[in-house]
Amino acid sequence: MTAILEASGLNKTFGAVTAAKDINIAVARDEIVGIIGANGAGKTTFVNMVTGWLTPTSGAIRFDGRDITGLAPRRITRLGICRSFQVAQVFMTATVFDNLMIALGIADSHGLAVLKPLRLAEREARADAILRRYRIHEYRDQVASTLPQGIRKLLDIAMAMVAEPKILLLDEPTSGISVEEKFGLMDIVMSALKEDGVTVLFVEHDMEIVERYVGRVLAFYQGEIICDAPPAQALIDPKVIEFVIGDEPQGQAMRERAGLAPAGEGSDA
Ligand SMILES: Nc1ncnc2c1ncn2[C@@H]1O[C@H](COP(=O)(O)OP(=O)(O)OP(=O)(O)O)[C@@H](O)[C@H]1O
Repeated sequence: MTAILEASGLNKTFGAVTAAKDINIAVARDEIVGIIGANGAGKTTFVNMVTGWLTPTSGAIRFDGRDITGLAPRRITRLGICRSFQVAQVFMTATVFDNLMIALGIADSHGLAVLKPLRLAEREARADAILRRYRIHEYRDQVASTLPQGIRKLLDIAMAMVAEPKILLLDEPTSGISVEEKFGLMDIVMSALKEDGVTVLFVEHDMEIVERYVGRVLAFYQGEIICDAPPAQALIDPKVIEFVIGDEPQGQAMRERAGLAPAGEGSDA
């Protein structure tokens, strides 16, 4: 496997708290990886170290064969690792189209993956193409603050993609999205990212999303990876069920399926 992202012996401590403990992983190009774990398990710490927001206490991170440990976030973004946050980072008073134009302008001025500065007409054409790819073109002239949550999320991810990253890290892409909308949104996002050949790592608490969209699960517990396996295997792993899924909304169903609880034992509330 040619790894696009490798972490070796990664540790992070905050005083007495160990937020990452001896993390060793290699992610291949085009992989879709789901990062799961209860609150405080170390998911964000891991994402923050990969994106340069935190410097590991020890260990190394390699991206595309190059050591990126401790580089500044902007530098890492320029190399090709972008992220999108749980709360959409869009300009609320600007239209959808203008948000994309701003993101393209920033990418150009920072010399991100786009090789030469785009002329205005080219930039506009590119913004329209991205809006079509993420199926939000019909909202083109709508102000971001008036958008439904799911559309705002799509806009946010589309904006993260203007820099043409090789790796995209997403933080709970369906958080705050209705149950009816979540699969529709993920279908759009995942097919667009697949077309672009992007490697995706995303933090997710919704096990239905994990099961449906990821090829590999990294389960965190107390800063350690306790399971690294495809979802069919990871989601019936007793340790994952005990330390990760138990408290999640679909916990009871998952326990029953793994034979760890009798059917209809009760709700998870
Ligand atoms: N800046 C910090 N200073 C001190 N402790 C921190 C800091 N950031 C994280 N921690 C601690 O590190 C541990 C891991 O936190 P982290 O935010 O990575 O977990 P998480 O899995 O992302 O949780 P959540 O799902 O709630 O976002 C927790 O015990 C947390 O309190």
